[in-house]
Amino acid sequence: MMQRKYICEIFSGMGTTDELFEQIGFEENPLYEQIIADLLERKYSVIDGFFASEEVDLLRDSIMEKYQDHEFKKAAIGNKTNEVIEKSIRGDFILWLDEEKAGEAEKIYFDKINSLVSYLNRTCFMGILNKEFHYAVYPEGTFYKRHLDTFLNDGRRKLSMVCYLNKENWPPENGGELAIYLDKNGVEEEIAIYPLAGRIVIFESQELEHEVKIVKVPRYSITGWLKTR
Ligand SMILES: O=C(O)CCC(=O)C(=O)O
Ligand SMILES: [Fe+2]
Repeated sequence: MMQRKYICEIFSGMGTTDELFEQIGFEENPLYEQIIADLLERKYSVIDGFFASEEVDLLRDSIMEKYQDHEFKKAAIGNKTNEVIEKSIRGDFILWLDEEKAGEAEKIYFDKINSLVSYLNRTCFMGILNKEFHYAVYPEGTFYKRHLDTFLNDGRRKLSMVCYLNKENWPPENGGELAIYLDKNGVEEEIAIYPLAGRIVIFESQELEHEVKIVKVPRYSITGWLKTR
């Protein structure tokens, strides 16, 4: 990520990103630019309303239906191919998504994510060739202890991305906030991000430790990783 400015400068003969985009006939997307600027500045980005409420409703119907049909399994630690179940670390239930078999709701999800990924690849030369996503349900009383997403396994994960599918109203008493731990000149700072409907959080998988605090009301989301291979 840090190379963006330099690469743009090299390709455009010390010009700005704007000039480069103009030369290659590329349309700048302000929302995606905001995400990139946030990631460069502080390693995470929070975008409210990334998914519209009708889109969240469709995705929530889909996750609830699949959860009720017992398609979910207890989440493990590790990645898709290297799993260990450890209840004292995380208590959520997950269902991996298969883009090839996406239903109406999941198609909406993948369309938006693919558009963002292609923008990142074209403008930041990020080389994201692979993605993995799962639905997650945190029943009441569950949590995910502080961790790094590369934990035990996967150095190819570059960006972690979480999209929340809860109902509109999520008061702080519901708990379940995502805590992100930042290093501010050697002093730790904790940021609390509540899982509001349609909100997405993107952060650098290898850099930021984070945690899901204990939830008091079932919590619904899609978590995914953008990977280099
Ligand atoms: O649901 C969240 O807010 C974060 C989930 C998470 O950290 C993970 O699944 O690795
Ligand atoms: Fe995580």
